Amino acid sequence: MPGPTSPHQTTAAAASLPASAHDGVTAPIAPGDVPHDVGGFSFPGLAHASRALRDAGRPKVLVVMGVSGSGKSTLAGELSFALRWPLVEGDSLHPQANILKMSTGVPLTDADRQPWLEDIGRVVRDWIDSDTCGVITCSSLKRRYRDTISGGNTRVCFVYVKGAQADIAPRLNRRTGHFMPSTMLDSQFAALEEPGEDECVLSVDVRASRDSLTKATLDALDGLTA
Ligand SMILES: Nc1ncnc2c1ncn2[C@@H]1O[C@H](COP(=O)(O)OP(=O)(O)OP(=O)(O)O)[C@@H](O)[C@H]1O
Ligand SMILES: O=C(O)[C@H](O)[C@@H](O)[C@H](O)[C@H](O)CO
Repeated sequence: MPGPTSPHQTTAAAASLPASAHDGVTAPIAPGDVPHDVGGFSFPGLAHASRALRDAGRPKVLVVMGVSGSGKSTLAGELSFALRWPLVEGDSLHPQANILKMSTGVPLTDADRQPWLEDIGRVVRDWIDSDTCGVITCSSLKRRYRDTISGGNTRVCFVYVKGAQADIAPRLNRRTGHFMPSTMLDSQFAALEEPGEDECVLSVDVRASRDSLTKATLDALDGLTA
């Protein structure tokens, strides 16, 4: 069972940020310079805390979620580094059969994802049970997936890297050396169920530069009640 001592886990100090994280293809958006509604997504700023998150207060575990190529791994690495919280790359917990399937351009089914989601949920639960903070990446596309991962615990916050397909597709097209083909983006958006205000979620704007996104996320978490 993967847990905080899993070989998949890196310590915050050892977390290496992908060099490719700097290869932004969309113009960075600075805080305060955000169009109010682009591609159907409205933001009062770069980050929005849901009602449930504001009620719950500061989380112990961050699950960085979103479709493939939205920048989960990049943001999770930054958060882990800044917070000194351990990092688990959720993709490393996929059964080999899932990786093979995605590599050949076949979307995963609910049944394919189930054991993987349960493993991710175990990592989260181990952290909570041992009073440890942590950051993990997982696309978490559907509400029931998120329920499996959090077990309903309100100290688990989903950091949703939210954006339009038009903003994410160019990044995926440019990315190299990753098993997930860019042709899978349609199926990722088809599966996506956006988190609601009743879920513990911090939505962040995919269009922001890496540094702005990290800062906006940390500021928003800081702004929650302790
Ligand atoms: N804020 C950003 N601005 C511009 N480009 C970014 C940003 N964040 C990440 N990228 C780039 O976008 C691509 C996808 O990022 P990343 O691999 O972190 O996404 P992901 O959601 O973890 O993907 P997957 O789920 O497929 O593993 C990478 O090439 C990365 O360097
Ligand atoms: O739920 C899914 O369809 C998968 O989890 C994908 O999202 C991948 O894990 C990842 O994002 C690809 O790199």
